[in-house]
Amino acid sequence: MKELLIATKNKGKVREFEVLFAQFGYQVKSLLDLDESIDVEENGVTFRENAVKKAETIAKIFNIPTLADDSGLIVDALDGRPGVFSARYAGEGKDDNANLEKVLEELEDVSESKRGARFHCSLALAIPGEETIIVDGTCEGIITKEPRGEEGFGYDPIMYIPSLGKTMAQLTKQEKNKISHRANALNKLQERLASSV
Ligand SMILES: O=c1nc[nH]c2c1ncn2[C@H]1C[C@H](O)[C@@H](COP(=O)(O)OP(=O)(O)OP(=O)(O)O)O1
Ligand SMILES: [Mg+2]
Repeated sequence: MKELLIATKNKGKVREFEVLFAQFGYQVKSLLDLDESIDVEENGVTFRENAVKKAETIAKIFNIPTLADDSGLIVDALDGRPGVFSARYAGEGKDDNANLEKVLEELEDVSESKRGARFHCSLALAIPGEETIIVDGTCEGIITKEPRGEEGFGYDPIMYIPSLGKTMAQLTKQEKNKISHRANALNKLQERLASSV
């Protein structure tokens, strides 16, 4: 089976990429398998900048094709926050629950019609000696009043998908992978790779 390195230490992302890449015959490896001590500072002002930095830094270290994902939640009523700061919104601990509680608190007085939000995912594929490929994907939803569901990770329990009548955390991995920002970005990457051969 072909292998692809994903420049991430996020278990939730790894679980989703495992399923997404299985359909293309790839087994994914992550920094959790190779070297957990590697830390790339995410100091970019855009998702794209951070994704490129993670992919190119890790591709250089291991000299193999490397995919990186930089993603986050963009809330309309919060002027786009938490955005690129999503992972550390409630502090350096990267605590998913504290992060989503902070968003709920900030939206306490915001009515349902103004609770629109989207997940954004930028993917960067760095292949040693080649130009890095960058794509984006989004997924629209509405921020709930309280968390619902146990699946997924991050802000999934507060992201309600109107067309499915469920939060992202109430979807199975397979259901989430049909509509997610990550899946949409990966579809674009596949199109880009298909059109370049
Ligand atoms: O599908 C998702 N469902 C819910 N929440 C999500 C999703 N996708 C990203 N998110 C949130 C989690 C984290 O708060 C931030 C990503 O931050 P981001 O820096 O890209 O990832 P990370 O630091 O957890 O792992 P790493 O940089 O090693 O890939 O957005
Ligand atoms: Mg990160």
